[in-house]
Amino acid sequence: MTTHLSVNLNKVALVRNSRGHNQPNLLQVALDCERFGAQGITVHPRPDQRHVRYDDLAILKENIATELNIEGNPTPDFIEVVLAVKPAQVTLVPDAPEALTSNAGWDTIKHADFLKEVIAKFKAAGIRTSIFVDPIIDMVEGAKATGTDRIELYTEAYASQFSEDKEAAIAPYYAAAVAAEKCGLGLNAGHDLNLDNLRFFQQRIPQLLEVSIGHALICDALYLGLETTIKRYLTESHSKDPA
Ligand SMILES: CC(=O)[C@@H](O)[C@H](O)COP(=O)(O)O
Ligand SMILES: NCC(=O)COP(=O)(O)O
Repeated sequence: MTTHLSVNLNKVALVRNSRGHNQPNLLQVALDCERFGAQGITVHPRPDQRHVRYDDLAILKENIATELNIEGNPTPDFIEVVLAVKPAQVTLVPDAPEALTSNAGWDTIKHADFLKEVIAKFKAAGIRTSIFVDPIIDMVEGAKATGTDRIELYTEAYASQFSEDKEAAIAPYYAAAVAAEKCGLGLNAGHDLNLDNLRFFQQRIPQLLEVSIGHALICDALYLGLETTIKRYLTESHSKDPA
């Protein structure tokens, strides 16, 4: 099983919005990412629509060839637009509206009833569901009870500890991945993954179905170009050579 690379285009939309025109063209970048080998496109429309907007979603879904993964906090507006667009996957993230970026996974025990209700709606519409969780066994097992198809492990803690002690950094994620497999949950991961830490992560987490990567990838593309960058991330997400 190879880990799929889903490219998050939030930061492309951020640049587009900064001048009020359609440059860079978000759909064109998505199509080019696929042409360069990306195996999915991820977008995370936030309530303030600071980057990806709700009206970006349908045109992406209608025109890309790979999977569209829409991430976000399941507000009524978010639920409505995702049910209308019907992406391949929806990833539920418990972000506060004013959050600078995603900064925590769900408390799947405290919010079990809410998550069960929302997940049931998306699954009834034929949308694969994933929920954003920290690498905590209780939260992974709580995710199972919500009926979600997959979880996405929030990898900020791994990324911030990686350079100091990569064995310590990966340990909770390995344990969470084992727990997810025992629960029959599919496994995704994302947040702050980059060209330095991706290979080690995917080699130590063999169950990994998908990584969604945006911020570091777009920053790298400023220096390397988008095609070279995506091919580098594909190599890192598939390589069996020692990290
Ligand atoms: C959930 C997560 O970590 C990312 O999907 C998120 O999209 C990052 O959001 P920003 O690009 O707004 O920082
Ligand atoms: N779900 C993680 C994602 O889509 C991108 O996160 P990042 O690479 O921008 O930190």
